Amino acid sequence: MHKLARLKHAPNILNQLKKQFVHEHTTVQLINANGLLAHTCFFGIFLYIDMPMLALVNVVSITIWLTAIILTYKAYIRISVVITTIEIAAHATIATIALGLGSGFHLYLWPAALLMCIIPAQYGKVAFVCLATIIVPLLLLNLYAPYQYPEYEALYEYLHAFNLFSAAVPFIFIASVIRFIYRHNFNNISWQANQDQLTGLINRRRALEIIELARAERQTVCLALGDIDKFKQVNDTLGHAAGDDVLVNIAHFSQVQLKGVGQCCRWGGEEFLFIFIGQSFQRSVDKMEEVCDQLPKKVVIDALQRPITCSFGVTEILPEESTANALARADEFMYHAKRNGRAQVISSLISPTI
Ligand SMILES: Nc1nc2c(ncn2[C@@H]2O[C@H](COP(=O)(O)OP(=O)(O)OP(=O)(O)O)[C@@H](O)[C@H]2O)c(=O)[nH]1
Repeated sequence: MHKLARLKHAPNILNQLKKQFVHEHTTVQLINANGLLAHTCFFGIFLYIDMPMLALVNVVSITIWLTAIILTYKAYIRISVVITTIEIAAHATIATIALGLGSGFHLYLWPAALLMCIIPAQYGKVAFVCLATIIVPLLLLNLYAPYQYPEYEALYEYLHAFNLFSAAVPFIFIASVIRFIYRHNFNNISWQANQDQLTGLINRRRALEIIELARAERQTVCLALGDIDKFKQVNDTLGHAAGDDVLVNIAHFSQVQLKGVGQCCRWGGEEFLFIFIGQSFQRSVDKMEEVCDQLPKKVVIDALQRPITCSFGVTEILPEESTANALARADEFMYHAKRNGRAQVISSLISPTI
């Protein structure tokens, strides 16, 4: 049997989900690592400035960040984000009350507010509670916390600079990740909206869009509708999976044949639409004759004991007619080819008289 090659960009839904999980997992672990590192530094800073109580608070914080790392590792991403959000809110509040706004500890609340965006979309309420956990202390601290304490005056310049930098890094990182997730999801959705899941060819929606765009630019558009001959027999004798492989193989073959000349679309079921933009009618017909001739030689299934063939109807969209009209004409020619004995191309610019 001919080695049936799946298109390399054919979708694998499980892989997509796995990729998405790996992205979320990696992002949260990097944030956790950042949090752990920052709190380890704070522990040293608080001991250095002789604030053992805050150093003790930091031991609790370090424990929370370590727990978050373990939870994320075990795939409890949502719980991990929730506990780190609470930790950031509590730590920023305690440190700001103890050292004043001038120390810059409240600045960590800004990157933490962005964390809500990386909580998976289906957990909207959790994301909202996380945001509230951050925004409420941020507002209250800015309104009511003292700005500086005279006894720590010498510290503010360095501490504020450290906290500013150390809060900016996760802010930039989380903002970049959100941008990446947005772009990744957008590409994914566009791909799904335009592509046929089985063959990787463009789908009917995208094909119609391409045709209308070309027509709007006043380009010549020729269409060829192709239908696999006696395809039911393939499914009935070899099974549906073998039928699917035939569809994938025909798609691959068509893409190679039409490269630089036209585009192939999975119109539906066992039907394909070939689109030629800016090509003459004769050139489009010649190309389809070539496809019709080559297909049985290139898409071979030994177990079937007969060649795989297709019947084609080719026409050109006339300037004054609708796309639907031209498609109906191509369809009529295709059925004409079926009635004529299959494995052939019937083409014309005008509707058949039969
Ligand atoms: N394996 C597989 N089969 C499909 C798919 N879509 C449509 N089919 C099958 O395509 C077959 C179409 O059969 P018919 O419309 O009877 O036509 P045919 O057997 O190709 O005969 P002619 O068109 O007259 O040459 C049906 O058996 C459908 O189940 C698909 O995605 N995968």
